[in-house]
Amino acid sequence: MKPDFNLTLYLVTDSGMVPADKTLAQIVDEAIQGGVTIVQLREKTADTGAFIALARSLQKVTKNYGVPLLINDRIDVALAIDADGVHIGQDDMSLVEARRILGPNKIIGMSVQTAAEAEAAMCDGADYLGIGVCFDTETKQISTDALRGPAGVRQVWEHALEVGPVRAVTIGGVNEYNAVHVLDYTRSAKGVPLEGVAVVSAIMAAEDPCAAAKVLRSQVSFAMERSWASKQATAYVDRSAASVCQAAAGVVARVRATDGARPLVQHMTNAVVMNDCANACLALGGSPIMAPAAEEQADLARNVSALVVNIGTLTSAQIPGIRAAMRCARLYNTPIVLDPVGMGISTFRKSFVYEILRDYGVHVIKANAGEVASLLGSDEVSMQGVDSIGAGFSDPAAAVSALSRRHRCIVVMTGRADYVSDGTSTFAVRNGHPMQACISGSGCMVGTAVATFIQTVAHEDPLAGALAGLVAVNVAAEHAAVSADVRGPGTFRPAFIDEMHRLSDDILLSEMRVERA
Ligand SMILES: Cc1ncc(COP(=O)(O)OP(=O)(O)O)c(N)n1
Ligand SMILES: Cc1nc(C(=O)O)sc1CCOP(=O)(O)O
Repeated sequence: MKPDFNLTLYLVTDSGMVPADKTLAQIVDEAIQGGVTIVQLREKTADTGAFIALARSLQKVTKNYGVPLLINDRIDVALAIDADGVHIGQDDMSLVEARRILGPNKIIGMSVQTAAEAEAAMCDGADYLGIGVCFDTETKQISTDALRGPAGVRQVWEHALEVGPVRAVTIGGVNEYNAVHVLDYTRSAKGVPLEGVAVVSAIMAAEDPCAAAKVLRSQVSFAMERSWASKQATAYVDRSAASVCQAAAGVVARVRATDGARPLVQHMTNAVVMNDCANACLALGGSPIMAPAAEEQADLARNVSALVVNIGTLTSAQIPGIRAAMRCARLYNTPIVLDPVGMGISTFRKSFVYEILRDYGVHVIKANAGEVASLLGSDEVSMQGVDSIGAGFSDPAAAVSALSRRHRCIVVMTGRADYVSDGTSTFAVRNGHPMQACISGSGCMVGTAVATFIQTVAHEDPLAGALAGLVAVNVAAEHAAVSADVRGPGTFRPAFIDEMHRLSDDILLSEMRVERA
């Protein structure tokens, strides 16, 4: 009988990464203790005799734990040690031939990069697919054409699911920082996840392979059971406006009732709005921090409740800091709110936004219509500088919903009416005041507010968290605009902060104007 196998955390070995004071078998032993569920021995230069000897030494370990051992490419080595199976690539012996030699009781996995390759491997009887190359990797020479990113992996996976029952992992540059993003992002439209991730260097090159495997295993479990994408896939209920408003008010009550434990909101933001965002965050009940240096992100990340990435005054010098902050946020599953300010105005901004969405993903995109158009690759909305101009989308609800589904995140689109979507439920929000458009940074303050409120519910009900932030700012603006001391934009700005400070969940609940879109 073919052995049972579990693809949750798949270790592909590389003896070139073994330090002088250890053996490959010791590393595999530690990695299995940390949570590795299946092992592949991959030796690119070993002679046949040495390969077989190494395979035997690993087999002693894997058998001890009941973990399957597969051999990369070499059917002869697999036969020699009676391994549990093989993993073969597109340029290796054909799957049909390998099956004929190994028989029905051995596991055969196959590497695929395209939907057609996946379909062919399934028709030829592959037991699982290794879909790659997800991200660039230093472990193996990869041509840039082969890089798929999570979006490309999802396409291959969705096609495979349409063909029939299939099991798969993804491989290439996957590590503890991006595993949750990769598994969330690659879920099919119906929410079906890959079964796990395959890694080489994330474990083989780690100082402590057991600890590295533990973190990775816990990240995979998070993506399977606790991330919002996992909950949306298993228990999604289409929402009424009343229920989402109630939930948003509850979020505000929770943050405002904190007994000193204010959410720490890390801002990688622009120079124009930094002070306003810090004050808005404080007024709403958060605790702002603006720490841009790459060097301090690892120290900070453990205590950060939410991260805002705002590219309003992006420079090359800021990029390492933003990348470090996003990487660390991902390790702690801290929600990330992206404000892609003016991304359509230059290739520099656009490329950076596409890159961070590919490499880290975000929990919320907060954008104006021009930025949403740019993200969707649509020319329906024009920009003047960082502002959206013209009438906007003919169907704004469809636009935000499409963007949300593409990036598996909440989308908040600001404008004359605002829209919030989780890809299934979309709401139009009619709160706010024209005076908001007369001061700089009012959109950026929405990003701050979303981050301040979302942290309590980021993995349970991010739609409510995002709505809470949006409406809090808009209702505060309505109050400020009619306040007796306000004579124009200059006096509106401080009144706006005052009103954010005075907000309560009751006020919000009674004044929210939210409807299904
Ligand atoms: C799980 C998994 N997926 C893909 C590969 C790559 O295999 P292949 O295409 O045969 O390339 P090499 O590993 O031989 O360089 C893999 N090994 N494991
Ligand atoms: C062996 C291998 N195969 C790949 C494929 O996509 O087919 S990527 C890869 C190397 C993966 O190494 P790391 O986890 O260190 O990035």
